[in-house]
Amino acid sequence: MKIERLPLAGLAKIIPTRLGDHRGYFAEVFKDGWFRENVADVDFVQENESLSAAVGTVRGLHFQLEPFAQGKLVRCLAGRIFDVAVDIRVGSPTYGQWYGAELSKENGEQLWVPAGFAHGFATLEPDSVIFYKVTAPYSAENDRGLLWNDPEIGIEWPLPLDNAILSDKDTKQPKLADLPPSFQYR
Ligand SMILES: Cc1cn([C@H]2C[C@H](O)[C@@H](COP(=O)(O)OP(=O)(O)O[C@H]3O[C@H](C)C(=O)[C@H](O)[C@H]3O)O2)c(=O)[nH]c1=O
Repeated sequence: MKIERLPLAGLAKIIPTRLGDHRGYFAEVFKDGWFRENVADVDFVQENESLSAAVGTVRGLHFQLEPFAQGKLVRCLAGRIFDVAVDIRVGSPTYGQWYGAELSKENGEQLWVPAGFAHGFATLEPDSVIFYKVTAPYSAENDRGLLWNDPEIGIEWPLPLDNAILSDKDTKQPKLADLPPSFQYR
């Protein structure tokens, strides 16, 4: 596995090594000791999977409040997504800035999104499945969001999303300007 540090402090891309042979390939996609030493010294306590059937499905931007704030290690098992993290750590020099990466079954790349970021994605292919490990359990009471198309954040989604497919709650998320302070930058 290789790690690529990204412009927003704490964010990282992990590129597993695929060992190919005549049958296909083998790849180690997570190794606790390597992750703690090279990425973040965290415990993962839950694993999630979601299928989004249509191109142009947007899930996010989501985060959970402390003490249920979640770090997320995201990868795409089928299809292709544009995965986005937005820095919402008050005091961060990159507060309100976003980073996006294309994750796909084909590239096998993973995005590490530490607590303190809002996370979401848009699907670029039908039947896209994401799998992600999180560092805190789901807490509906502490589940919060940020508007996916807030012009102040200005995410450059790589496809037209005039008819984005969204959950009802994601159509009503607050804009960055209306977001109460959720995380302190450390
Ligand atoms: C996140 C979560 C949800 N749920 C239940 C709650 C709802 O009944 C149903 C769908 O939840 P939601 O619409 O929040 O699912 P997504 O829109 O995929 O949200 C997720 O997608 C974005 C990209 C994220 O980063 C978050 O991890 C997560 O919020 O699953 C659970 O039971 N456990 C969970 O951990």
